Amino acid sequence: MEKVGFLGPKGSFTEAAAKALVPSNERVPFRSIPDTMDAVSEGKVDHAMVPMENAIEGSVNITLDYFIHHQRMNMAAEIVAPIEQHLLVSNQNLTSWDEVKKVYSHPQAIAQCHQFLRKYLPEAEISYVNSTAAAAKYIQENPDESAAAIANNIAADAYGLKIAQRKINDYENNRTRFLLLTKGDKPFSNKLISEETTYKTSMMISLPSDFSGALHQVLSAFSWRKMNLTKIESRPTKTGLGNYFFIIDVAMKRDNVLIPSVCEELEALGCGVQVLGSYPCFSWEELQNIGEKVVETKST
Ligand SMILES: O=C(O)C(=O)C[C@]1(C(=O)O)C=C[C@@H](O)C=C1
Repeated sequence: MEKVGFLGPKGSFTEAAAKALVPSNERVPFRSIPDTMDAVSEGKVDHAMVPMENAIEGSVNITLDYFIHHQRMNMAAEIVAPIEQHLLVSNQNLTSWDEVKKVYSHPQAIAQCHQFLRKYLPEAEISYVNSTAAAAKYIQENPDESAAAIANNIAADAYGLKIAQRKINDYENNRTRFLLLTKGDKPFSNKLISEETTYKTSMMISLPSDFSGALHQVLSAFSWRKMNLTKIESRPTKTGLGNYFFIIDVAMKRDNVLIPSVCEELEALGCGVQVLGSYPCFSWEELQNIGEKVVETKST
């Protein structure tokens, strides 16, 4: 059985994403996102499921930076999942949830609920932990502490906690984009892929030097080919202030014409270009539907 690593412990959003995309894989928890990625290169697991980007908070920088600077792998598949954050407490704190002195969660989750915290728990101390599930586990282990966790309903069930307040994320359509990373170029192939499956190709581009119109030239190489970009992100190269590279996601599968020719044009401009991966993209909702269809077909 193949193994997929995720940011644990059990009950994290990343585990839910792994379960939806590769349900037949054995799920192995790790303490951090870098540990999860290292586990792939060390051969402890076959894949790593990692969060890449959130609708409210933007990129998950630790994932992107660790991927670029320390652990390059194949981007094998994407899943976009809805994220509902709840305020979880032990039984003891249920009626007095608005008086808790401390709120534990992952920095991304805290950031998604800033307005809620400012409004209802302005005095509470924020304590950042490794994951939302780690926060829920902590509350289970310390039920008498005047504290709450921000985590999902799976964690509430897993750690026997009460949902004091539901859907506390500040904006409605909260979603996180997760990537399944693998070693080597083996394409993601399973029965989820159909004619309608859309693909993305992620590229890393560095500019030759800081001259006027450099980024404009890069973008026009994509634009005149009518290549649709779904994301452009700049991250520091970590070599000095003002030095950046760009991650560009193109809404297409790696082909033999457009992708090679855009790379050639960019290289001719003096840019560094690397294709990081080309992968099928799924939404949580479509995977649930496919799951149901598979069950239906089996039972008839
Ligand atoms: O803490 C978790 O449960 C995670 O899986 C991590 C993570 C993230 O880093 O973005 C995943 C999804 C949510 O956006 C919040 C937290």
